[in-house]
Amino acid sequence: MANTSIILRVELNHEKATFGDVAAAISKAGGDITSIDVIRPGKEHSVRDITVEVADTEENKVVESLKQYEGIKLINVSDRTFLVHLGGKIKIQPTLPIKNRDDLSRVYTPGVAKVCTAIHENPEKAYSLTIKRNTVAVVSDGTAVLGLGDIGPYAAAPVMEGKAMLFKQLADVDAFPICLDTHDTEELIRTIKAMSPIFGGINLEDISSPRCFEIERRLTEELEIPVFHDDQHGTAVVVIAGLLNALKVVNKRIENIRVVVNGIGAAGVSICKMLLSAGVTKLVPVDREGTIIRGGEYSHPMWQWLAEQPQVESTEGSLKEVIKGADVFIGVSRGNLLNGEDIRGMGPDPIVFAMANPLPEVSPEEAIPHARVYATGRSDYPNQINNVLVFPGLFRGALDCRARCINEPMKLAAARAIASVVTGGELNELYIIPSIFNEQVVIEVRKAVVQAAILTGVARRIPKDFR
Ligand SMILES: NC(=O)C1=CN([C@@H]2O[C@H](COP(=O)(O)OP(=O)(O)OC[C@H]3O[C@@H](n4cnc5c(N)ncnc54)[C@H](O)[C@@H]3O)[C@@H](O)[C@H]2O)C=CC1
Ligand SMILES: CC(=O)C(=O)O
Ligand SMILES: [Mg+2]
Repeated sequence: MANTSIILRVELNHEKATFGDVAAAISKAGGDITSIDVIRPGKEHSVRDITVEVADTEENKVVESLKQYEGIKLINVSDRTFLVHLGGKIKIQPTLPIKNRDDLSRVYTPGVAKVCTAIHENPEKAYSLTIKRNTVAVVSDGTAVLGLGDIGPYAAAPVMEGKAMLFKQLADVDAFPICLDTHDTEELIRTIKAMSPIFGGINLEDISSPRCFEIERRLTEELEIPVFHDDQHGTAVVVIAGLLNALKVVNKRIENIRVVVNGIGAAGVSICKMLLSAGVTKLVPVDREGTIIRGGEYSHPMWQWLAEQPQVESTEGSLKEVIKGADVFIGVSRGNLLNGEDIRGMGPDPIVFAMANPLPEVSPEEAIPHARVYATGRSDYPNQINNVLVFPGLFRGALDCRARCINEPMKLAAARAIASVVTGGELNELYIIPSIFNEQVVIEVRKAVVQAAILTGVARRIPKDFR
């Protein structure tokens, strides 16, 4: 269960209640006090800020519990999650101050004109003379935000700002959140193309399927900078990384395993493609209506592509039927679809990646007794499989070598790099994937991505440390 942190401003009437009453009320309602600040001391009355960790769902219980005491007045409740969002989470800062007229005439007109002319004569110079070489657009239309669905471009912004923060903190990439107020595929493509001159790469985020496939395909074809749909490929890369390590734990080879992927949307399609690139020979894609089978006919172009792959099984069935005997289950669909019995019915030493947010396809309580390796997309259980392990290092590498695109070998190299950060001695059922705070992740992903870009001929520059 996810926790939240709230700050309660409480006034105590010392004749009627003690701080012990406050602590007991909070604890009875399931909250943990993590800090106390005295705001106004006093003999008869005092005011304190009490920071409380509480499960998301229990927040109101804490408030209600305090209200029952006559001598405790609740002045204010602030949610720390909201507090960190006040005014947004990123800002733009100049690289140098403008202290006098001389500075002004250099950074702005008239001096800037000769820089503009130089770029006009040689557009490549945009990489050395503007922010292009280190700047990525994080673009969403707000149609598939986390597991929240189509909540629109305004509501999508906190997620895009969060991704921008992660880009900067983890890989020193300057990322800018762009939330577009249109659902129209052509208009999205046109708008992203029109704004692309200032960016060195485009990270598409939380755009619903199947539109996301066409938007990414067209932008990749029509732009000379890398375009990457994070929910498809970031997820696929980190899943493959986790799977490579989980297979070492259970001592199985990728060529021999039977993999069920549930939810063939943005993430599921890319995961299936990468599983095939990585060597999986028995693949069972499943969506709402059951399996997508070899030889089947589908109006969804990516499902049709899957139906034409020889590694895809041709047996029809529901998820509960086809999961029987499987070595690996990967869920990118929605929560609570499977129970412990389903996991018990899988093959020996089953690997379960239940990644739907916020609720996994099978809960840890149900899965863990039967799964040898269990992972989710969440930070409150071990083995968090999240695309944040991918996009910072991947774009760092792509920008550094000025890659024209991000291709399959670059993604596979990134997956292997992430897996390699967990060393043989460290690897176990509860530790198949490194933490996002492990600084080696970005370093290794960048290195692997640059190498793969050079090898596949999409790098337009060789970074110094590769010469
Ligand atoms: N942990 C992570 O890093 C990530 C997790 N996710 C999670 O994975 C889920 C899917 O994300 P997207 O692929 O972006 O969404 P999407 O909407 O593109 O795809 C979801 C797919 O699941 C299918 N589906 C829905 N209910 C189903 C059911 N009962 N059985 C089988 N299939 C079902 C839908 O028909 C659709 O094809 C979400 O919960 C999302 O939060 C997505 C990306 C990254
Ligand atoms: C993690 C992420 O990008 C998502 O759930 O959409
Ligand atoms: Mg996303």
